[in-house]
Amino acid sequence: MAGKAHRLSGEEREQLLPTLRAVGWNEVEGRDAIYKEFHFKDFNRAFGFMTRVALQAEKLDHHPEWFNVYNKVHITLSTHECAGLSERDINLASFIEQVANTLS
Ligand SMILES: C[C@H](O)[C@H](O)[C@H]1CNC2=NC(N)=NC(=O)C2=N1
Repeated sequence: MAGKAHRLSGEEREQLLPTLRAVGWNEVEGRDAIYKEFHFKDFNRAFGFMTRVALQAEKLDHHPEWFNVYNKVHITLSTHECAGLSERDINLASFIEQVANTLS
């Protein structure tokens, strides 16, 4: 990934977070991260979603923290390198939304 990640400034957050909040991403309490729960029709859909996200995460060298049971996938995004939210998390969240919208 090109360049060092920086934690989003207040101004950047005001600009970037509302779109994600509107589709169900919330800020995690006590940690600079965002979180969303996804529900699919069945495990096949959930795992198909995870596979597509995993391949993109590997490409971006930016990986989600996630939990799956059957048709549920819970995702937390944060950038370890800067110990908080960076533009990488926003980009990955947008990609995740695109994938979820084609599968749910
Ligand atoms: C060495 C490797 O490039 C780094 O550890 C990458 C991998 N995936 C990552 N994923 C996330 N979410 N944050 C990071 O800071 C990060 N860093």
